[in-house]
Amino acid sequence: MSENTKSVYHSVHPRLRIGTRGSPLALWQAHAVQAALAAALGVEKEAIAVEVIKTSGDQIQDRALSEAGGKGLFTKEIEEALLDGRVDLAVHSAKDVATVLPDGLHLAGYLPRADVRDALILRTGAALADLPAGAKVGTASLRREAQLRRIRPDLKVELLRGNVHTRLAKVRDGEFDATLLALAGLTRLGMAQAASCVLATDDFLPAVGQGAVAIECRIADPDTNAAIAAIACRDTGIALEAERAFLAALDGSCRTPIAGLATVEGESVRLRGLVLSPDGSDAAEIAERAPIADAARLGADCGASLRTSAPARALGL
Ligand SMILES: NCc1[nH]cc(CCC(=O)O)c1CC(=O)O
Repeated sequence: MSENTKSVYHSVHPRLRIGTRGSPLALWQAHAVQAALAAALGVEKEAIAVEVIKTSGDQIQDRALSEAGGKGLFTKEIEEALLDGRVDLAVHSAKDVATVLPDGLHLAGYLPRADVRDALILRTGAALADLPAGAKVGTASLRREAQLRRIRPDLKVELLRGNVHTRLAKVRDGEFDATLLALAGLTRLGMAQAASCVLATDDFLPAVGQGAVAIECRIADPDTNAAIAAIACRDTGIALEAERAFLAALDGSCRTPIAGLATVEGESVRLRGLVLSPDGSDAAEIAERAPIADAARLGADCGASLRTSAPARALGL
């Protein structure tokens, strides 16, 4: 893009500011959005600021997030900064974004989705089958715990929180025999080689939004919305519309083991959803397809349908 266009951008467009958490994963994602926006707008990266905002979720390390107040913990302070006009866009792991956003904010787009699968990290061995009975697996995710106990009721699952480095260290040092992490997160941190194996989505369904980077902004901010539209991945947006409507219909608080994955295949979108009892002994699954224009309705219908299932009723959904 010419020098002329750049100066036009600077004169008509206020400098965009991205709000993000300060974890290495969050920073990687914010910088990916910064680079994509800079390329699309034809400006230097430095023309788009990255502002680190500390969230309540960053301060809680000793409890499962489901006990501490849920997903909103990682986004609350960043959303306040958006609403106050201190930042113009916020970058999140889509998985960590609550289904209901504060008034005036929306998810305006997503980067192209990375690998959605969960990775298994073993101290020794190469596959889930290599874990002996009674092996201790660490996770803070009710979804991973329930699915793991469903396939391997003989394992011990215990709380393991903290960032990716901490969790890997606890497996390496023998405090846990294994842990599960999103492959996308490991890859973004340059640590995909820590994965002993990757779990197929047929056996182990990811969290709604896993692998996707969501960009949130004020609804009433046409410039920022236009900038995000220029980098947004259409298929990821359609898949996330279906998945988030599914979660919303089940009111996926993080106390409920819920998994869901939508994929766009040509002009249709396919959604698979799963609700489990916490110990994995009971589960209800659904798989449906709809035209891409009906992605949100597909999600809502699948969620409503699973709501009547036994595990959902047991969880009071
Ligand atoms: N809940 C934390 C979180 N949020 C997003 C990711 C990974 C990246 C992604 O799924 O996009 C992770 C870590 C993990 O679950 O392993």
